[in-house]
Amino acid sequence: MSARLEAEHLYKVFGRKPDQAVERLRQGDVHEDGGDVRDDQGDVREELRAGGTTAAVIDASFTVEPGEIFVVMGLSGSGKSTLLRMLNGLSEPTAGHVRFGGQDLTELSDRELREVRSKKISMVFQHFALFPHRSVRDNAAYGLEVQGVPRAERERRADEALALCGLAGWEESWPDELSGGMQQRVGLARALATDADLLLMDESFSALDPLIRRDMQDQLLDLQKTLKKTIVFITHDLNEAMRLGDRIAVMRDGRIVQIGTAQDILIRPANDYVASFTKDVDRSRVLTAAAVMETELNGDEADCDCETAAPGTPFSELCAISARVPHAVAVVDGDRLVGVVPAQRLIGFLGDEDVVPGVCQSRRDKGGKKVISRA
Ligand SMILES: Nc1ncnc2c1ncn2[C@@H]1O[C@H](COP(=O)(O)OP(=O)(O)OP(=O)(O)O)[C@@H](O)[C@H]1O
Repeated sequence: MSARLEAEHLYKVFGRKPDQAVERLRQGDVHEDGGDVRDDQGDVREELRAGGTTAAVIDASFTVEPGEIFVVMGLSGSGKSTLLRMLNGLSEPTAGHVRFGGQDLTELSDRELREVRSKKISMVFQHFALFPHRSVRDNAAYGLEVQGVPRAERERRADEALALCGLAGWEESWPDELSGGMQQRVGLARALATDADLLLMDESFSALDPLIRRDMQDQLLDLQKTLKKTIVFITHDLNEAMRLGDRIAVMRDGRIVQIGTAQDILIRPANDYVASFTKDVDRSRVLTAAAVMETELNGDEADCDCETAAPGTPFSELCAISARVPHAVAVVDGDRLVGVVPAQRLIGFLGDEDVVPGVCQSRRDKGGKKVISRA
């Protein structure tokens, strides 16, 4: 079982007098005039920058549960890599704490930290530097070699990890015999071979062609079903974030501006900035019935025998069902009615405009049977 990762009020300031800078940023939180906190802090950050000090990460707090893929998304310079480096102890926070499995990484000695990093945390980078004169197997076994694991065991574990990553049969090959996508799989296998609980992935798939990238995303999702690691995945690509993330943290100028599921971010963006990010997302690929349904029910909506949807029914399928039934689609979890989706509501979710809050009303047909009226 993997462990929980917690980041608590993390700050990282580069430049002069970092502690004073943190204090100033914290004071930005106090707003006597009821103004927007973010405006205040934006000002403080700009002021600091003018003085040559960079507030790279400002007050980041979140928890990643075992088995969860937590994606950190933001534009270049928003602070993603700095945050990740604090999570694996490579960079000491100016303020705040990182806990993994209850252990406070910020309080460990260098030696203890190295031990945790080599055994419990694995990194997968964008450009995985494979050793050209080592076989694929020896490359995958590298992390275990560093840990001092005997050769026979590390080869066995490397081969297992390579098989998980779809590279069975390639163990004896040299890196230059592999395509870019396959080389990236070796990087993933190296991370998995160490059996680390926490996987930190920094733009791991960004250098790959779109099709191979998608393939790797699928593979990661597939692996995660059985491995259930605690994963933090950094990307600047919203579509990738939405595909992979159980939850997504959106960063802007060092600050996490929203944490939520893909659907939360799409339907309830925290501010205009997040909304502008999501404008080009193909909503029909992300949304499911649970996200778009109305949950205020009369209790008599599912009286007919018409086709129903489940909470996880994808949006496109929901549209198809909606076209086939003469009323709002009932969303049923097991045998419990949990919501309804009037057709008009589907249309609302497809566009940028606010969702039309349709009300589903039941009525009786000529035979006296209760039915749901078309929205
Ligand atoms: N060692 C450093 N010294 C000074 N400033 C730094 C250092 N590392 C990062 N920064 C600054 O901190 C801010 C956040 O950088 P960071 O690399 O974390 O962003 P990012 O979101 O990962 O960007 P990218 O996607 O381009 O890697 C940037 O303004 C960057 O210039």
